[in-house]
Amino acid sequence: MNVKKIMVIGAGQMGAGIAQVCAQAGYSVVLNDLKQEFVDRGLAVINKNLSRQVEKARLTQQQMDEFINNLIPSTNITDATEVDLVIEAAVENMEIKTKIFKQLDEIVPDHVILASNTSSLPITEIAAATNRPEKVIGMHFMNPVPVMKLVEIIRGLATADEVYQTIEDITKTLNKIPVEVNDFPGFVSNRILMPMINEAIFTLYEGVATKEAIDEVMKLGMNHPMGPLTLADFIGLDTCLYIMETLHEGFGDDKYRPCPLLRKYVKAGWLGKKTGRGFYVYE
Ligand SMILES: CC(=O)CC(=O)SCCNC(=O)CCNC(=O)[C@H](O)C(C)(C)COP(=O)(O)OP(=O)(O)OC[C@H]1O[C@@H](n2cnc3c(N)ncnc32)[C@H](O)[C@@H]1OP(=O)(O)O
Ligand SMILES: NC(=O)C1=CN([C@@H]2O[C@H](COP(=O)(O)OP(=O)(O)OC[C@H]3O[C@@H](n4cnc5c(N)ncnc54)[C@H](OP(=O)(O)O)[C@@H]3O)[C@@H](O)[C@H]2O)C=CC1
Repeated sequence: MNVKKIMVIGAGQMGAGIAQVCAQAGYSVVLNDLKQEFVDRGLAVINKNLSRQVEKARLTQQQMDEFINNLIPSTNITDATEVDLVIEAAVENMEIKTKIFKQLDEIVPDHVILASNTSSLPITEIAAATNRPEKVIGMHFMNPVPVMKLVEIIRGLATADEVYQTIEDITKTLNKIPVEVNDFPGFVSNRILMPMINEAIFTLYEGVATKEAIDEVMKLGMNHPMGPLTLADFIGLDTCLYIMETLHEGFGDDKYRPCPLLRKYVKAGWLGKKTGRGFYVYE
């Protein structure tokens, strides 16, 4: 299938990154969020990232202008009627995602593929909210999107082979590497990563070491680029909690219970870097 125009729903840290890499690959990209201020914030992040590339002489100003011109701001979901592919990157919440997919399914033409950047929610369940489950797929980018090579592609129970192939091909045009996985809670990435982060939070909660010490052990001892608590702040503690809840519920196994300290921070609105405070404080 020939995909030319893409809509990205959610202009947060993931949506903005996805829109950026799609625009850089030459796609026309509609960046949608609930309010203009959120779309503007996403566009400002893209502008900043591309300007840095121009300063480093990796891009010309003309190339940057071309990429920016590929971006179309939107606060109306009906703009999806004009695209070939929608990549949803709204908040990690099943109710919100199924509502968005149901609405999209009602308004977009039959050929349109509906992808979700969900980090853990079952693609099969999201697909069941539509009348086109064969055209629903997981397209899981990693944060920060412009830097990380992986896109984990998740087949729902009904995802058609040609839809998988289209998404794999598009991923390659974005200069990313696709890896195919099946639809189980947390897929592969977060089934392995998030329990490690949750365990780091338990280690802090139980007073085994300070947050700095926990991060240093994993950075210096295991060569991780970021310690797990810094990484949790970077991902967003709300997203980390939603993922742990999906694993806990999906497997019905207490080994995935979210640490009470994680819940407490999320309840306090300490969501990490994006709100200025999580395990650490950010300027
Ligand atoms: C939760 C999920 O569902 C799945 C997930 O995404 S889990 C999270 C996966 N991501 C990770 O694990 C990230 C781990 N951290 C890292 O890899 C690195 O710390 C990092 C790439 C984020 C930063 O790297 P660093 O070497 O420490 O910092 P820095 O030198 O400032 O940045 C390296 C490059 O990344 C770029 N970069 C860093 N943060 C960026 C951002 N948020 N957006 C765009 N570019 C960014 C920098 O501009 C720099 O680019 P150049 O080399 O071209 O100059
Ligand atoms: N953070 C990460 O490291 C990763 C996250 N993901 C996944 O990507 C998705 C987005 O995460 P992330 O970007 O971090 O989250 P953010 O909180 O940064 O952004 C989410 C954005 O979506 C908006 N939004 C919420 N509901 C709707 C809606 N109905 N229609 C349009 N926009 C909406 C939010 O607006 P408002 O602020 O008003 O809520 C916000 O701007 C989640 O599913 C997450 O699990 C995947 C890989 C990595």
